[in-house]
Amino acid sequence: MTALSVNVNKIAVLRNSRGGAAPDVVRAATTCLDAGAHGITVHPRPDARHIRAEDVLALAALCHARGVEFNLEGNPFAPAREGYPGFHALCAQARPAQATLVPDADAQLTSDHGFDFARDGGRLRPHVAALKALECRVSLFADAGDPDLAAAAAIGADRVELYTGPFAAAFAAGDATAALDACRQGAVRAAAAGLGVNAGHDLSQDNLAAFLAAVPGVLEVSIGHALVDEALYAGLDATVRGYLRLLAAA
Ligand SMILES: CC(=O)[C@@H](O)[C@H](O)COP(=O)(O)O
Ligand SMILES: NCC(=O)COP(=O)(O)O
Repeated sequence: MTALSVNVNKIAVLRNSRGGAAPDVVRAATTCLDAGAHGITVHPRPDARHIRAEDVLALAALCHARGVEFNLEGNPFAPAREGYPGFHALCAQARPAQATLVPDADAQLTSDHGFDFARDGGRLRPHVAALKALECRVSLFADAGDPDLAAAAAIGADRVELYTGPFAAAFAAGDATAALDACRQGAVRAAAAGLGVNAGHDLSQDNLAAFLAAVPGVLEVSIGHALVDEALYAGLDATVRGYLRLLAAA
C-alpha cells in the first residue's frame, strides 16, 4: 500500500496568523498518526511563513518516538538566515528519515516545479551525499515529464517525488488523461533507473484514486493543503482515515 505522509504546514499557517501556540502542530501530527498516517511531512520556508525550526525539531522528536517516517522538505541551496539555519543544518539537527529536496525560490507562493537535473545535477550531488551521510533517504522533487528524470539516480538520490500539481489542475479542469500519462511514464522511467517513486502536491480525496490507478508503484504520497481543507468539515481523524481507505483500495 502507498504510504500516507501528512504535511502539517497549513496547521502552522493558522497558528502563525494569531501569533500564539494554537493550533498546535504536534497535536495535529499526533492526531494524524493516531488515525493511522504513516508519517509526517513539513516544508519549512526560509521566511518562516509557517513551519519554524523549532516545529521541525518537535515534529522530528514525535516521529522518532512513534517510529514513523519524518519527511523534511526544502531547498538545499537556500542560504541560512535568522530563524532558518539552512536545510542541511536542519536535517543534521532533526535527522529526518527522508529529506526531499525541492528547488523553490524564496518568494515562491508554493512549490510549482521540479529540479532541472541537467542544469542542477552537479551542484545537487554533494548535497545528496551529505544528507545520505546523515542517514537520510534522499528524494528529489521532479517534473513528471522531465526527459532527464532518471538522472536523479546518478546524482545519488534514492527516490524522486513526482510534482502532481499539473495533474491536479488537469483533473479539476475535467481531463487529466495527458497529465496522468506523463506521471505514469515518469514513474516507469524512474523505476527503471532504480529510483523509488513518491508523489505530491495538490493531491486530494477527489483525485487520489485516479492518480494511483494510473501511476504504478507509488511508494508514498505527501498531502497537506487539501487534507487540511477537508478536515475543516470532516475532522482530522476522519479525513486521515478517509485517505487510508483510498490508499488501501488502490
Ligand atoms: C513539495 C511540495 O509540493 C509541498 O511541500 C509544498 O511545497 C507545500 O508547501 P506549502 O505548504 O508551503 O505550499
Ligand atoms: N510534497 C507535497 C506535500 O508535502 C504536500 O503538498 P500539498 O498537499 O500541500 O499541495
